[in-house]
Amino acid sequence: MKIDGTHYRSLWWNHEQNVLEIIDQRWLPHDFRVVPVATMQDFADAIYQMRVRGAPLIGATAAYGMALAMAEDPSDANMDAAWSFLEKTRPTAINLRWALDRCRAALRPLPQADRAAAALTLAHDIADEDVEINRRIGEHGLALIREIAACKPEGEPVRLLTHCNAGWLATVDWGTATSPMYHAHDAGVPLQVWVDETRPRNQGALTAWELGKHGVPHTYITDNAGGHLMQHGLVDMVITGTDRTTRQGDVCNKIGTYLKALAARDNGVPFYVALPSPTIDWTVRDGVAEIPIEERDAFEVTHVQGITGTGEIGMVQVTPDGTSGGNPAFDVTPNRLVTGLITERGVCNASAEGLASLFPEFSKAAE
Ligand SMILES: CSC[C@H]1O[C@H](OP(=O)(O)O)[C@H](O)[C@@H]1O
Repeated sequence: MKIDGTHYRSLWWNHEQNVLEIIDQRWLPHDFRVVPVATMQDFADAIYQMRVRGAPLIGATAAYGMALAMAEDPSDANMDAAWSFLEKTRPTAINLRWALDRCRAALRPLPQADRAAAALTLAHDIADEDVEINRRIGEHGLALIREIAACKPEGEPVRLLTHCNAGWLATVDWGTATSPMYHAHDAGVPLQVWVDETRPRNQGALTAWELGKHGVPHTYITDNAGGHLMQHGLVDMVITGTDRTTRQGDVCNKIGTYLKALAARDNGVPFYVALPSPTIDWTVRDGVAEIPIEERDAFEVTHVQGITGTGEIGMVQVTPDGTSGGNPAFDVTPNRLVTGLITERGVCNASAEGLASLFPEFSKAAE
């Protein structure tokens, strides 16, 4: 999307330097830093340290990591080593394994001499496909937003609430949950977006930064304010992203999503999830029982990052010395709390039947 009039993706291939470049999201929204990802350790660090983050972007990054591995050593052994090295960086977003599996399946049958070029081409394809998938999610989500707008007085904004950052920064472009917002804004549909801060890493600040750069009206709120806003009729729709959705429509997303879904159900607010098909894990049904939830460093909870009084980006400790922290990074919203799934092929119910109706080829293959 655009930053001060200039179009960016969240990652791109520098053809002169022959290296992947990323926006290092650890320093946003206060500092915009572009860095190369030149070694396998750089790729692992970029994913684990959340220099790149968001399920689709993690997958695209991993594909470029496999391309580097094939350029260094195209052997089967190195392919498997790269798969394992990158796959272990973060356990929850299925896109990481999806991308690595897709790369390995495509590269294994090839002569070793052809693998490096093929791997880089596949990484480019995965990145480009993500952009198109998210653009289509935006179109289908726009239709839902227009339905709400049609029931409002002329000019009154549609009030959306979103959790975490499922924006263009979490994908290669457009975002998933934000794509319908950008499409609606660009189509002239008035919006007001409630942006959850999303403790502990405050990815809501990334969403606020994105929406601000695009001119979408938004308000940054605490994670605990959403239920109150819904009780007072100030939210027309909740729309979030997902890191892994099961074949029956259970949605794993940033910690706190489940609580928003409970509040939405209690207040009759539609709760939609923007779901690109690579984020569907056809091998699991019960998300609560089967999806591994990443436990991140307690430091992320006991400390918070921001701009200090001297204008530097710094961390401050918010807890007493010696207080331990718990940091489960995701939770699972059971399908019964999800109004619908907005995919690149259309909107469906959060159910096995709903997903099978849009993706019969994948559903059948997983049986
Ligand atoms: C479009 S997927 C975005 C998804 O990923 C985020 O997790 P993280 O920032 O830890 O990578 C969050 O769950 C978002 O909804």
